[in-house]
Amino acid sequence: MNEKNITSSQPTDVLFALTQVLEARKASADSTSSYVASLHQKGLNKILEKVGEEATEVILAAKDAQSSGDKTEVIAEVADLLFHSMVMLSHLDTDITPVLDELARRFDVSGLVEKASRKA
Ligand SMILES: N=c1c2ncn([C@@H]3O[C@H](COP(=O)(O)OP(=O)(O)OP(=O)(O)O)[C@@H](O)[C@H]3O)c2ncn1[C@@H]1O[C@H](COP(=O)(O)O)[C@@H](O)[C@H]1O
Repeated sequence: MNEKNITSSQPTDVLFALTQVLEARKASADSTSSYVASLHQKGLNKILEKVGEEATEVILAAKDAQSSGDKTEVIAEVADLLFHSMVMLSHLDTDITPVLDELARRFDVSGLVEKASRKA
């Protein structure tokens, strides 16, 4: 792969499929059978509470992974964080596509160079 040619940001298959499911669930009123619909019904504050909880769980699981060498839990927690972040984006009427666009825009620009350009 030519790293310099990364310009498009189509979500991977699973992110694309999940984005579509999340969009469909937002329109669904059935919060008894859908966890995502229940989050939308509870509102942004509940979704943000979950994002915060999952971020904390990622930190704890990463520390455990470092000491035990077992990365199973940290992988599951990062998936939970990404999932709840995607629900948050959906609640705000957007999705992960512009996030991937932003990563593509930043691709191959050193973080240190970018930081220096902000100070100029
Ligand atoms: N990827 C996920 C996914 N990842 C995590 N979760 C749920 O997120 C919740 C995380 O909860 P916690 O670990 O905090 O545990 P909890 O104690 O149950 O949570 P709370 O009671 O505090 O809300 C669990 O209920 C998980 O099942 C997910 N729920 C749904 N999806 C996807 O979303 C789709 C739609 O889901 P539904 O809307 O439920 O049909 C599914 O088909 C999946 O593809």
